[in-house]
Amino acid sequence: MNLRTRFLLLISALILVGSVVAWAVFHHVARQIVMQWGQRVAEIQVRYDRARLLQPLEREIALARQMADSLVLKRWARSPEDPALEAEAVREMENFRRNFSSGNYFVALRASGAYYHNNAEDEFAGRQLRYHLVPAKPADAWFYKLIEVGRDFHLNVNPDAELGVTKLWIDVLIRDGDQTLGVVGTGIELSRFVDEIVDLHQAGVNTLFADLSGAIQLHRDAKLIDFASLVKPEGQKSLVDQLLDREADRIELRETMKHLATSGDGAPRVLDRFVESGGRRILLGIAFVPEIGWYEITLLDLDVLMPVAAFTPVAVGFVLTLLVALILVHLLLRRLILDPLGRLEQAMLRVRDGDLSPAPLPQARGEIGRLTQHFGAMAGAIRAHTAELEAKVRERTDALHRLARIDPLTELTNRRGMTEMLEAEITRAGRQGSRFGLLWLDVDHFKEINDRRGHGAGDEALTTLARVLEGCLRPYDRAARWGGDEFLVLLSPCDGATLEAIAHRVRADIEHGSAACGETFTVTVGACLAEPGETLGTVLQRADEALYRAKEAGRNRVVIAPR
Ligand SMILES: Nc1nc2c(ncn2[C@@H]2O[C@H](COP(=O)(O)OP(=O)(O)OP(=O)(O)O)[C@@H](O)[C@H]2O)c(=O)[nH]1
Repeated sequence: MNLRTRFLLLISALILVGSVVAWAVFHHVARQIVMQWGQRVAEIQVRYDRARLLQPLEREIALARQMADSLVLKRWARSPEDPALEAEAVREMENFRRNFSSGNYFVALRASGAYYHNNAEDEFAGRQLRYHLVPAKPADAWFYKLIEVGRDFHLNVNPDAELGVTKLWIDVLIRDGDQTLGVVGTGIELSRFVDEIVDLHQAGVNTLFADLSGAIQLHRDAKLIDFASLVKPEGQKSLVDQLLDREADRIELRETMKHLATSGDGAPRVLDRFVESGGRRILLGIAFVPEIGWYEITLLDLDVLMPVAAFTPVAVGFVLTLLVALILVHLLLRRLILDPLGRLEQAMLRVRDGDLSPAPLPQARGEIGRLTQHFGAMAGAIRAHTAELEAKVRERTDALHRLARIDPLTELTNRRGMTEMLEAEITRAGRQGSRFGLLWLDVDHFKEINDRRGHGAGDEALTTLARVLEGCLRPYDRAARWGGDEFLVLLSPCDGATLEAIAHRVRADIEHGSAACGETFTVTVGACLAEPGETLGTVLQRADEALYRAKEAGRNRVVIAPR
């Protein structure tokens, strides 16, 4: 696997791992942020809902308490049969009615069971006594239960069958020392209250109120409201527990409720915890409202309020940035390392394959740049060294070529060299229509020199002959040792007269020059003038025949071959 592929795989792996890690970190951080944010929101929401509930109720409760403390009402409650006291009490009731924001009131007397009521429309003017409560009647059980429980103040969500309305009733006991004379209060229409306080029309937020027993008092889903909790036996109530999926959450909620209700000193406390509700993980915020003896509970579905998906653009942005950064790193690696290395490798392969011509080398800096420089220098050295070797080989080849055509003894051209020269001359003569002359020399009685004075003296005689030949020839004539004591001389250009003149001069010069070796000897010369178109064989044959005839004629002479 080459470096480029490995880098590509490495970068891909980095992108993959980086993205997965980034996504995991993002998800964890986003979840933490949402959870912390949710806890703050839950606390704020609980305080806000608590304040919104109390704000309209507090005034009504205070008025109801005032009404319960009214001396007029108390006096009448002690003697309900007195018409004058009743008339005065009804006037007092009507005064309170005008002050209640709901515009209605009720007064129920313990002694007579008389129930007085008038509404905002003043519908029951003059007939405020609506009916009489009966202990055995389930619809009236609330009244007797209130007296039995004996709490000064109570909030009761209860449908009033006689009046045909469901209201949030503010019930306050009329006390006379230890005695309870009756109950007064006002009813706030539940649907309006639920709309204003509980039904926030905000997805993911669910607000509800529950009484001390955990019975749901206010909820946007009316089916969940536990109407007339006061008179309901345990086990039939609509409790907050039903909102939670797990038993552990229910137990914990109950403990929290108990804790909040008993530690009611100081600023109202808000506790929150995550619970399972409707198969979802919900943040539950809870506070106790001591003023009314209820719990305010807010359920926040954080996945709806602030879905982690809302952070997706951040994650996508991060992953894209990572991707772009890695691609840039890859491009930079390619530009700075991979591409220069690739070009360097190409240059190396050319050198390996014997192509020593200068190859374009990558422009690079740093380590790759130095590597390239060193390779360039190395390639240059190889190129120079190879050129030097090639020159030497050429030189040696030329020398060998020369040596192969030189007679080692006389240092004249040997038979092979002369043959090549003759062939070239024949070609030239044929091409140009020119003539050339050929002399064939043979030392007379050479064998005798060898025999008489030894082989070394014979060699010396041959060497002397060669030097004489070189001295007496024209610069452009060529002499060669043909073999043994025989020599050839190529005369070019040449004509008959020149041939004859040089042949005689050669013979004479050798005769005179031979003495230099301590032995005077002569040569016989056969000469011929080669015509254009003649072959090497016929030229040699004619010269040889001329030599033969000259030998026959007595040696030490020149015979010119006839044309
Ligand atoms: N010293 C010496 N002798 C050589 C060399 N090459 C050939 N010879 C001798 O040269 C002699 C040539 O003899 P021939 O040409 O046959 O006879 P010749 O004695 O010259 O007689 P003619 O040519 O008939 O006058 C032989 O005895 C060879 O041994 C050489 O390189 N050195």
